[in-house]
Amino acid sequence: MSAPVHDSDSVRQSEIANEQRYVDRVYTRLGELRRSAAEVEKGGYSLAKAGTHGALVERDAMVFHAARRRHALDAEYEGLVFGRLDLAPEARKSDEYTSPVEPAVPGGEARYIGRLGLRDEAHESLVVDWRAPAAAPFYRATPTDRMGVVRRRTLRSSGEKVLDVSDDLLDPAAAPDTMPVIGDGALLATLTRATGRGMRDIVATIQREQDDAIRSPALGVTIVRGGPGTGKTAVALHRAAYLLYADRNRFESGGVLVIGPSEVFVSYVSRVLPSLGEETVTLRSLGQIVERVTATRQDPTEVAAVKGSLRMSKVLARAARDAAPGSPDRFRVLYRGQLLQLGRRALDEVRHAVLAPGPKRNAVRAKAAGQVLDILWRQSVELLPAHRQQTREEFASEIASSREFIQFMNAWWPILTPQQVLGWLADPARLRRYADGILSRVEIDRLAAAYQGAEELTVADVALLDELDELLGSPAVRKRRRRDPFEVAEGVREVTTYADRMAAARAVATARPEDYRDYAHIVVDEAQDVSPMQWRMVGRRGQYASWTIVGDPAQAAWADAAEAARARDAALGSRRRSEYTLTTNYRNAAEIFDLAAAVIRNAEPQLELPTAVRSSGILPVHHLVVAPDLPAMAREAAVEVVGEVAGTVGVIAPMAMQQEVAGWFAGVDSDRLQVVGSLEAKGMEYDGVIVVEPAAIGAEGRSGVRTLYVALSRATQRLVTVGTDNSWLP
Ligand SMILES: Nc1ncnc2c1ncn2[C@@H]1O[C@H](COP(=O)(O)OP(=O)(O)OP(=O)(O)O)[C@@H](O)[C@H]1O
Repeated sequence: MSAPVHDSDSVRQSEIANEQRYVDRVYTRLGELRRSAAEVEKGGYSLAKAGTHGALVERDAMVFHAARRRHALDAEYEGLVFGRLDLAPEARKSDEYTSPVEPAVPGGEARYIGRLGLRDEAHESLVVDWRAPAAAPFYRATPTDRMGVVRRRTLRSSGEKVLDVSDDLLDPAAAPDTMPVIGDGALLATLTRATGRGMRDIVATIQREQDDAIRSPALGVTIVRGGPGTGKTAVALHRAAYLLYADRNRFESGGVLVIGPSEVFVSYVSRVLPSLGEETVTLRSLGQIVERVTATRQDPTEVAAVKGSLRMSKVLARAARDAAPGSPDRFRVLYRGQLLQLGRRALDEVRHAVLAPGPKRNAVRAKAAGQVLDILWRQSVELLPAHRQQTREEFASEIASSREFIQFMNAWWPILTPQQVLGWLADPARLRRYADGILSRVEIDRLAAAYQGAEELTVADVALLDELDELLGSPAVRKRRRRDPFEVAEGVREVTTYADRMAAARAVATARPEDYRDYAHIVVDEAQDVSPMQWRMVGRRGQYASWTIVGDPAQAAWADAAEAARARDAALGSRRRSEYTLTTNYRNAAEIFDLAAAVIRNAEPQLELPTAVRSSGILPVHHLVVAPDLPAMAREAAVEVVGEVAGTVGVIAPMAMQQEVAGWFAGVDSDRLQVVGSLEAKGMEYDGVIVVEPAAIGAEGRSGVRTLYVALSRATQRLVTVGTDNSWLP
């Protein structure tokens, strides 16, 4: 027995109208709740008139919570309600989630799912937050494990207007004859929509294997693997939102840090969490993890491989113990007519002795000074008759305050910044000393050359700065007073405008001390590309954290997988691991993924690759040209693709040609076009992609073929390659 499917246009329109009525009711309620939050804030003000300290504290708490609630209600909820479950009578929960709408299944329940939970005046559930357990069947129910769901409906809206509905009938036997079933699933419809500048949330169409990973318990380490386009990034971001919902106290106060590979990527995904109503998550690229440093430039792969290697921690440890450039090679002082002095050997011995146990160099400056003074004092005792000698303390206080000694200490043991010490690596003689026996000759030359020509920091340098910060210790800084969010002027505690209230509510939720390191949860996306040195940097921010690690080893630009795994394991410690694998590629048309898959299979036949769900009937196009024709052909191809697709178009160039290729497109007028280097293409998605010189990308370092695999798997609809060499074609 199966329920009839009433998929005629009039039935569809009448179902859309029904849902619109419900959605209108939800927005009306949202308006009421906003107004009442505003009244609570006003109520907070009147408490101030009571004037007592207790009343003021209570007022602040009240204003804060009301402002925050209002902020949540005010987020721009595109498609606030996106799902409806029609449940069989036996699945009906106690009264907790009774919704006020007539069930489509007699005796059952209609349950609406949305971006936030709302109740009506009678406290009945109008909308269930997508993260609540009661919403789980929306994502998890299948025809074989229905979880009481008879029909699952997805609503597509624009603002407050319902545009369409799309149903999955999971239990035809339980569906009454009168139950309309519209369309054939929302997923495919969603996947064919144009790609915009920013990534979309997938909250309305999360698939079951993704939901498993999103709702995985917050303990230990959740590892999510999957090939290109399987939704790993989407899962990582929705998981951050889920954790905040599941344990807001813990994760909002401790903080959730989401790390992505590049700035381009971070800006691409930055809208997803706000669209889910979460604004307190800290989103950073690997070049922005260290406070007050932002690096976006990538090193050539061979240089990045050296900078990222664990061996650099030994090289830097040696650097951090070395004498500063221009450091004096002796200290002499005339004391009571006697010359007291330390030569270079003695000074080096003191430096080694003080630094050998491994303290932070900047923190033991006083200790080093003390040891120098000890030696000088002993000399004074030997050289002077007893009646002219002083005690150690008297001697030290006299010499230590002398101008010569202060000048000597400033030159011999200056407070060093990580940037200064990193700069020492540009001196080949120093670098050879630090790297002797650790790096190869070729690596040393490569590194020295990279630092000699360097004008700005690269992404890989940031992890080295963090390592040096650990070795040097930061000089003591005066702690900035944490600003009271309700203080609008010195000593005046008031919340004046709406904007102030919002800013204050957000500030309270997100304020962290500078160089905050105690995150409650860290999400690492594109984890396969985190170098060993970067794992050390990231690990320092999450000593007490639980983790979500998302990646695809087959896309790794990192050549030494074993070294990266060691560093990762050291960062994660013995925390319990739970692993999830995603198997469906939602991004690429099958014709595009087939090519990418053939390329990687040639190199690594044992890999398990995902299956692409959608076919477009359009095969990738390859242009083989002679070098002088490359720019014109690439431009022509890009202009054509811009005309063919509605969304964004990416031009992916070999890292070494990135600037040059960007120049070719200087005159092309389209805000839908973006030129990126092969490594920047990580995690990105475009409707159309032009890969320039694929053979050169495939030859980028030892992992070039994996980088090419990434480049070939960025397009949803059109893939064109333009190159002077087609030997890469499978
Ligand atoms: N359940 C879903 N419903 C709708 N769209 C989805 C779903 N899962 C993934 N997508 C879409 O598929 C595309 C790929 O997702 P995402 O970028 O998260 O994949 P990824 O695994 O991180 O890819 P890569 O490893 O190639 O960077 C995105 O456009 C995403 O919105």
